[in-house]
Amino acid sequence: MNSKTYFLENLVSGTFFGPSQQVISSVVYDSRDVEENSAFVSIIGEKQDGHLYIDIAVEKGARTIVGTRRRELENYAKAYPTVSFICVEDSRLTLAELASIVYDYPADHLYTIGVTGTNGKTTVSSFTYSLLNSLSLRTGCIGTAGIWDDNKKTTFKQTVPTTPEAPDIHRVLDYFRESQMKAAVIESTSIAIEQKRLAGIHFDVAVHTNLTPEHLEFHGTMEAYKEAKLKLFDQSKSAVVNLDDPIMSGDILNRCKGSVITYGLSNRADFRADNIQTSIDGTSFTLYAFEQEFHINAPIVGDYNVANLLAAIATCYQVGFSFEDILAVIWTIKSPEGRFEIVDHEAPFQIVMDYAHTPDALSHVLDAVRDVPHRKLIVMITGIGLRNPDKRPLMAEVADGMADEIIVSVDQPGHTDRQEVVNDVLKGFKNPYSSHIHSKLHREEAIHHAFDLAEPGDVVLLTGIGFGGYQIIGDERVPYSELDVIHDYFENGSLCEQLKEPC
Ligand SMILES: CC(=O)N[C@H]1[C@@H](OP(=O)(O)OP(=O)(O)OC[C@H]2O[C@@H](n3ccc(=O)[nH]c3=O)[C@H](O)[C@@H]2O)O[C@H](CO)[C@@H](O)[C@@H]1O[C@H](C)C(=O)N[C@@H](C)C(=O)N[C@H](CCC(=O)O)C(=O)O
Ligand SMILES: Nc1ncnc2c1ncn2[C@@H]1O[C@H](COP(=O)(O)OP(=O)(O)OP(=O)(O)O)[C@@H](O)[C@H]1O
Repeated sequence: MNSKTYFLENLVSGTFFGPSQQVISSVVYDSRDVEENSAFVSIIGEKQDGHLYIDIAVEKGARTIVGTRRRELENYAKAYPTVSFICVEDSRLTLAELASIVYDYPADHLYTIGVTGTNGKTTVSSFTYSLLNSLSLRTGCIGTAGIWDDNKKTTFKQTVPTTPEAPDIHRVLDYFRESQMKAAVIESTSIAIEQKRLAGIHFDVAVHTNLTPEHLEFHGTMEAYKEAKLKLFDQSKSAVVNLDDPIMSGDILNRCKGSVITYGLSNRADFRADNIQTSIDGTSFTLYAFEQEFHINAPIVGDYNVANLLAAIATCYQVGFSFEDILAVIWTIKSPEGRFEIVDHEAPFQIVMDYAHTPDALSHVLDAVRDVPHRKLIVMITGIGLRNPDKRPLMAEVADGMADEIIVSVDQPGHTDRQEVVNDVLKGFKNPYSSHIHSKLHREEAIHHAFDLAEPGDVVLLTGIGFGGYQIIGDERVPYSELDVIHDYFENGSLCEQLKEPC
C-alpha cells in the first residue's frame, strides 16, 4: 500500500476534530502495529478498550484516530492538534471501510467467493480453490487452513483463527491483485460477518454449507447465529445453497436477489448426488445437474464430503465454467490438512485424523469412519476449554455407542481446568464409568493411549483441534503438531513408557 493524502470527510461519515486531511499509510486496529502515518481505529473489545491506546498510537506515529467515544476524542484533539480524530457510530464498520479505500478496493478486482456454514467451510473453500486453479483461474484462499496464493501457503500472519480482521483481509486481497490473481475464496464466519470484517465486499458468489448450533456464547441464540450468516447473502450477487439444510436454506432462497443454485441429496436440488459408494480410497456417485447425469469418482471419503464437493462444483458453475470443464478436473481436488486425513505410517492399524470439533461434525465423521473396514474402532474426542461449555457433553452424546473404545481429552484449554472440561464431556455418556471410556487430560497422552489400545486391523480416529499449529493454554498459543505426537509414539514408545508411569 502506498501512502496517500486523504480528505477525511470523503472517506467515512462521522464527527471530525482536528486537521481535515492526513496522509494515511496503513489502517490498524492494534496500537502495537502502528507505524508512521497509520490510521488507528479504536475498538472496544472483550478484554480491552482500544481508546486506552490512543496516546501510544499517536506516539508511534498515527495521524488519524477513529473511535466511538466523542468526548474523549474531542479532548485528545485538543492535546494533539496535528492529529485528526473521527468519532463514528461503529468502529468495526469504519475499520472495514477505511481498509478497503486505503488498499484501493482490491476486492473489486477479483472474483470473490464467500463460504459460510457451521461445518465444511474450510473443505468447500479448499475444493473450490483447487478446482478453480485447475481450471486456470488463478485463485487465492483465506481461511482456517491458512492464506494461500494460487500455488502455495503464504507467510501472512493469521491473527484470527478463520476470517482475518478487515485490514488483514484487504492486505491479502491487495497481494492477490498485485500478483495477477483473478479470484479469492474467503471463509466467512458468522463472527466475522457480525463484526463487519467483510463489510464492503460485494461477493460474486456466497456459498452455504449447513447450520447447527455453534458460537452461541457469541451470538446468544440460533436465530441471531443464522441472521449473522444470512447477511453474507445480502452482500452477494449469486448463491450456492444446501437444500438438505432445513434451517437456513429457505431463508437464503427468499432473500437472495441474484442467481441461486441449490445442491444436496434432496430430489429438488439443482445439483444432486445419488448412488454414493464410499470407501477409504475414495467415493463414486452419480451427479444429476439440471437434468444431465454424470458419473463422478473423487478422492474424498464420506457422504458429507460429497455435499462439500457438490457445493464446490456448483460454485465453479456459478463462476461460469461448464460441467465438462469442471468434471475434467475433479481428480485434482485437495482436502485441507487434518480433514479425514489418513496418516501414512507403518503402524499395524489405520490412523485417521479429523478436525471434528462440533457435535454435528463428529457425528458425520463417525458415520464415515464406520464404513471403513475395521476390527475395533478407537476414537479420541475432545472438549474445548475456551468458550461454550454446553457443547462438551454433546460430543460424548454423539460418540456414545459409536466406537469400541473412546478416549476423552481436552483441546484449547485456555484458562479452564482440564479436569473440568473432561468431566463436562463425560456427562454426555449414558454410562461414563464404562470400561471402554477413558480420559486423559492432555491430547498427547490421549493419542498415545489410543495407540496403546490399538491392535492390527483396528482403526484409530483422532478428532478435535489437532491442526492449526497451536493449542491455546492460558493466554499463550503453545506450538502443537499432531503429526509430531504420532511420530513420537512410533519412534520413542508410549508416553507412559517414556515417563516410566503406569498407563
Ligand atoms: C471474540 C473476538 O471477537 N475477539 C476478537 C477481538 O478481541 P478482543 O475483543 O479480545 O480484543 P481486546 O483484547 O479486548 O482488545 C480491544 C482492542 O484493543 C486493541 N489493543 C489491545 C491491546 C493493545 O496493547 N493495544 C491495542 O490496540 C486490540 O487490538 C483490539 O482491537 O478483537 C481482536 C482484534 O480487534 C480479534 O483479533 C479477536 O479475535 C480473536 C483472536 C479470536 O479468537 N476470535 C475468534 C472468536 C473468532 O473470531 N473466531 C471466528 C470463528 C472461527 C470458526 O468458526 O472457525 C473467526 O473468524 O476466526
Ligand atoms: N458438510 C459437512 N457437514 C457436516 N460436517 C462436516 C462437513 N464438512 C466437514 N465436516 C466435519 O467438520 C470438520 C471440519 O471441517 P471444515 O474444517 O471443513 O469445517 P469448517 O466449517 O471450516 O470449520 P473450521 O472453521 O473450524 O475449520 C471436518 O473435519 C468434518 O469432521
